[in-house]
Amino acid sequence: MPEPTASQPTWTVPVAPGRLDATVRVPGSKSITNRAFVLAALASEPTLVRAPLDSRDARLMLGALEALGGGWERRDNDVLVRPLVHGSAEPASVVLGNAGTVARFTPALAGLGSAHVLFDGDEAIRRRPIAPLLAALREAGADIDDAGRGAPPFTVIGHGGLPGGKVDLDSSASSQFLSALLLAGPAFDAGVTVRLLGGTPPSEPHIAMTLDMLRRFGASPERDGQEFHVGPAELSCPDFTVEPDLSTAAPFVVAAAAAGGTVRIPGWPGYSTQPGDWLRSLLVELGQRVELTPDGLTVTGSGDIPGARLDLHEVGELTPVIAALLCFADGPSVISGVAHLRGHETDRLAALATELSALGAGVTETADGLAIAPAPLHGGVFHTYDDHRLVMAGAVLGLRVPGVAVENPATVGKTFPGFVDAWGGMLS
Ligand SMILES: O=C(O)C1=C[C@@H](OP(=O)(O)O)[C@@H](O)[C@H](O)C1
Ligand SMILES: C=C(OP(=O)(O)O)C(=O)O
Repeated sequence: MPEPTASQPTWTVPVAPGRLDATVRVPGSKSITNRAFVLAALASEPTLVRAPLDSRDARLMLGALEALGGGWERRDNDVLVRPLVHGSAEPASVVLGNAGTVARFTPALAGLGSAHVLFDGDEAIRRRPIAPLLAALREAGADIDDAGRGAPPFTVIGHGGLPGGKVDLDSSASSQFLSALLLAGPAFDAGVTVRLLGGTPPSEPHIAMTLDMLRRFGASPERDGQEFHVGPAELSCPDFTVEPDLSTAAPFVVAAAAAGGTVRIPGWPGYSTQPGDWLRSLLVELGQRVELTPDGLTVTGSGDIPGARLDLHEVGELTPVIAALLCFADGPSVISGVAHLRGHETDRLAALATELSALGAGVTETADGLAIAPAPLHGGVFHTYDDHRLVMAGAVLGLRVPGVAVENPATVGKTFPGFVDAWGGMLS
């Protein structure tokens, strides 16, 4: 894990003024938005993507599609996405930032074209796992020059299409490898049949999200145990609406538990494949009151948090916020099943153990997670390592701890540029 970045602007998080009573509107789901953009680019006709997320990762995806021969235009709060046009042989570049979904989901699209496309981004994206996906894409017929790095920067040389067919894949480091192959599968000549090797992929809900969205765009994905198949298909979904991002809602609903009081999230869907939907059962397990109605989700917290033993293998992206909450628990906790978080925006296990402990908590890394021993907390700088969910974790800590200075709050722009304002609004 990189050393905490040099001193950058900080945001001193406001302490909760008392029990909360707030309604918070969160932006569209990053994962659903970027899947909708990719599927729309592969579709046979334009797609109006309603209420998509507008953030760094979403804009990076739109930029990637533009570089690959796609087009889009904003229409109020919606985005009209046009199908990729593969004719150009002009070299192109895709800017990855630190967006896992852009880095994993777009190289296959370059294989459908006829250009040399260079993929590169932030230093951090060069350290994140992608080699197993590149190997599977090569097995599907992609021509990829990575100079043996197994990481960005790499170039995909398009030859006007990809055969697809049977591929073996180890997706244990990231579910996005599997999602990437399945999302592009309908555009492969023979579709794709993926046989999973290695450990069970993390983030099962995101795989379900991929399958669900493929169906909504007209494909017919099949799963038989650890084997997945998507046949060639013409995709179409002229009108698609994105749900609010339930993982972005995590710090806000957790705030009701941490500070006591009530937080409402309008538009929380009655059914969702998003991992954030699991927060409802978690908060009930932690003794909070949770109500889901057609208007959305309402969480009413007591302010008391029990220690817990949680396997977060399926919902890893929630770990930073949940770890911060458990620092307020009245007993020790263990989070397990999340070794793969060492390949997220940063090494989240090392970052959380370092930063939570620096503010007084007893947090240590385990082989696959964290052991959390609550202790008296104090203020100080909470480094965020260019990771949006560490900004959110620091905000949760600040609810009860005066003087928590979250470093580089702007990094939350990956998924919620308005987060700091929304947080202040929740506390006002
Ligand atoms: O497919 C997706 O949209 C995502 C899948 C998950 O990745 P990992 O399986 O690498 O954790 C998740 O953590 C990430 O925030 C988004
Ligand atoms: C891991 C995450 O993002 P990504 O992999 O899409 O960069 C996240 O949002 O927590």
